[in-house]
Amino acid sequence: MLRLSGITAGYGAGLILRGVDLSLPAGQVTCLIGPNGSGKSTTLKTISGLLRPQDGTVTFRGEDISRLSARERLLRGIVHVPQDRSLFPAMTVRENIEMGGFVLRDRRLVAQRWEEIAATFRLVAERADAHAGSLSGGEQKTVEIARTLMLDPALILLDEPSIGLDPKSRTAVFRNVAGLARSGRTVLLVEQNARSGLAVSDTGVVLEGGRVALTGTGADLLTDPEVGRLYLGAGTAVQDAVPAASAVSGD
Ligand SMILES: Nc1ncnc2c1ncn2[C@@H]1O[C@H](COP(=O)(O)OP(=O)(O)OP(=O)(O)O)[C@@H](O)[C@H]1O
Repeated sequence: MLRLSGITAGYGAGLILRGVDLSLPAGQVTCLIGPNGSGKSTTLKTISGLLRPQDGTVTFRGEDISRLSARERLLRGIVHVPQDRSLFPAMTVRENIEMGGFVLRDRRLVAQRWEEIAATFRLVAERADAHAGSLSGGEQKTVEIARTLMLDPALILLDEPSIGLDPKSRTAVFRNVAGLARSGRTVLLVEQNARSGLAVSDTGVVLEGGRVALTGTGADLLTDPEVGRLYLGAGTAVQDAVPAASAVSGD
């Protein structure tokens, strides 16, 4: 689905990514963990086109997209949900969701996708006319995730979706992540709550110093003593999360 090969990137003279190689299998959730400043968010930016790599290639469905703009990548189905809250607080939930389709020219398609999203996310249907700013942090994150579906994305990049949320909201967010994969999307998740992130992921990737240090199944990384010592100590309890999308069958 997506492959990063030898990605070198940074801000100005400062190099952050130092040759990142990463493959995302279609329809799976991959969780990127690692210390603060290791380049997790920077990796997402090189995929969505917010940052151009100095070297290396980003290949999406067999096409080299390294030189494409963020808008061109959006149109190919790559959607990025940043860490910071990104809803327009004075607009309604429905208006915010519809804004997710701003690159679409077809108003009928926007209306049809709105109906599909409202049918999938009960919160969106129930709070359609509420101002986004009146929702809790967890509810806003759910709306942000729901909004990605306006572009029927193939690849969804989620930057720390559970940060700052209470345990119940975190569980809801991770359930939504699993739901995205069940509906056929590919998800790359960056998570400080590494336990919960890995528990919901098919694959885990550890980024250290701008390079991939370790890759394994989410379950393997959860039980790796070294990963446990370095990254899982202060995480959220596993039972807060839901099982990896591929382990959830038939519902
Ligand atoms: N716009 C920017 N301009 C300059 N430096 C930046 C910018 N964004 C990030 N950095 C720096 O790049 C480094 C990597 O940041 P990045 O956000 O990718 O790390 P991260 O692994 O996501 O860490 P965190 O968990 O703290 O978010 C950090 O040292 C950060 O200060």
